[in-house]
Amino acid sequence: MRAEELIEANVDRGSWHSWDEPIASTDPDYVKAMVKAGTDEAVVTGRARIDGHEVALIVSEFGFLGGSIGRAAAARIVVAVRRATAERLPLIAATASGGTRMQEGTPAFVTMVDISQAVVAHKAAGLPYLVYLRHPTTGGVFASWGSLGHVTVAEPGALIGFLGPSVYEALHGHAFPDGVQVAENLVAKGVIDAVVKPDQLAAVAAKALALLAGPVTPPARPDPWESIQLSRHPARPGVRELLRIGVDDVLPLSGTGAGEPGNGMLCALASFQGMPCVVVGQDRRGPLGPDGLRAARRGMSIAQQLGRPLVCVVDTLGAELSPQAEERALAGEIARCLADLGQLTVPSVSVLLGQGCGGGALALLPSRVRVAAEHAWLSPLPPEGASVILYGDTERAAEMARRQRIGAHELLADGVVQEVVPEPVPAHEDPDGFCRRMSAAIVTQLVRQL
Ligand SMILES: CC(C)(COP(=O)(O)OP(=O)(O)OC[C@H]1O[C@@H](n2cnc3c(N)ncnc32)[C@H](O)[C@@H]1OP(=O)(O)O)[C@@H](O)C(=O)NCCC(=O)NCCSC(=O)CC(=O)O
Repeated sequence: MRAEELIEANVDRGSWHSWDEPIASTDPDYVKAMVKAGTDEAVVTGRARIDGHEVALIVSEFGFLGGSIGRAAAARIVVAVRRATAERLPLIAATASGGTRMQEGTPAFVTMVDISQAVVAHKAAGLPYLVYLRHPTTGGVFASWGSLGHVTVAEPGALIGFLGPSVYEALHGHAFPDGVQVAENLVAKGVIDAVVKPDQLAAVAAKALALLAGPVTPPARPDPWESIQLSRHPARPGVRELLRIGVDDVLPLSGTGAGEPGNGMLCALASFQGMPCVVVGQDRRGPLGPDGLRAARRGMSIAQQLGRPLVCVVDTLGAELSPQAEERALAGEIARCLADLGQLTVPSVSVLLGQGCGGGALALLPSRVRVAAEHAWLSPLPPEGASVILYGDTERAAEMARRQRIGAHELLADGVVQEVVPEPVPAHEDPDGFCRRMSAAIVTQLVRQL
């Protein structure tokens, strides 16, 4: 591919602007080379856009005396590099060369130093330098501006090497081994980063530029009110899904073992990535009654007696508010959960999976370590309730959600949880990925306590 074709195939349409001052040589060899190559030197330079990124480009033209670097070519490269630096443009070099131009000898050879220094200054200014080594790239080009990239990729199958193989053979009397000076081998050996087809260069360059030169901004934090809506999505995975997707083995237990169903609480023996644990988890699909909390205390007791790590899953829109719940000691059970959990000596982790509302949620919080899903929240009352208490109606629920520091990132900042498990998409859109990430976080936190 000629320089012009490579540029054409990769820059945004109509965005190429040459920076080259014309070179007028009367030397017959050069005139012949110009006619043959269709360029006036072995490199062309200029500015363009690649997938919207403004860049400077230096592209070798192998058709011109084998892309070799004489003084004029070197001067053109140095001017382009310095201009890219001055204009704060990322620089992309696409090489293809036999190295130093033999016709010009040492005065051309020493220009490697100037080119290298210009590139080094460009990089020192905090600007990216990407290199595309095309077939063939050898000698002083490979050993200077061809090897200084932050990221260096090469054309598939390209001959990339220091001394050209025919030169080596002529000088040493035997052939240089096959398969060494080949792009793919150099990738495998860690000399260059990847092999990229010429028509894929723009895509790879754009990706590299976005990662190397894009703004460094922290990921956006979710609005707590938005998290509340997401945590209430009917398809959001709960403890049932965690026990289905996030564990390798599970043996469910039923209720308190003393004649109560354990409403709103699932208890199970489960293995997380080979680690046997006791799980007590609020099932947000049912009301959380005092017997549910007693069932959780049964799980805590098993964990403590047998030295099993304990996983407590918080996901409730609040404990049951009913005469029966009052009469069966709901408040006392919350207090006893807090007391029991706080006294365990086995490794324990509380997982805020979604909704974390009121005393029912608090009952399973005091594990040694707490992690929260990104859209989980913890608050004394639903934000609608907080709005009613302060303003007499539910109108200001969103404002209360934001003010009360209930979201996962606020909980992390305030030391209530020690880890936030990201939700790149809301959990209900990727329940499998969500449960696996949560399971991995659980294991990591428990292992740290062993
Ligand atoms: C790059 C190559 C593998 C490409 O081989 P190909 O078979 O594809 O092409 P080819 O040999 O016919 O070359 C194409 C044309 O480019 C010319 N050509 C190639 N390299 C040249 C150079 N360095 N100076 C001037 N002209 C050069 C060839 O003479 C030929 O001209 P025409 O078409 O007129 O016949 C080979 O040309 C080669 O081995 N070149 C030398 C590589 C090398 O060892 N460089 C070190 C130089 S010293 C240096 O750079 C400094 C340092 O090492 O530090």
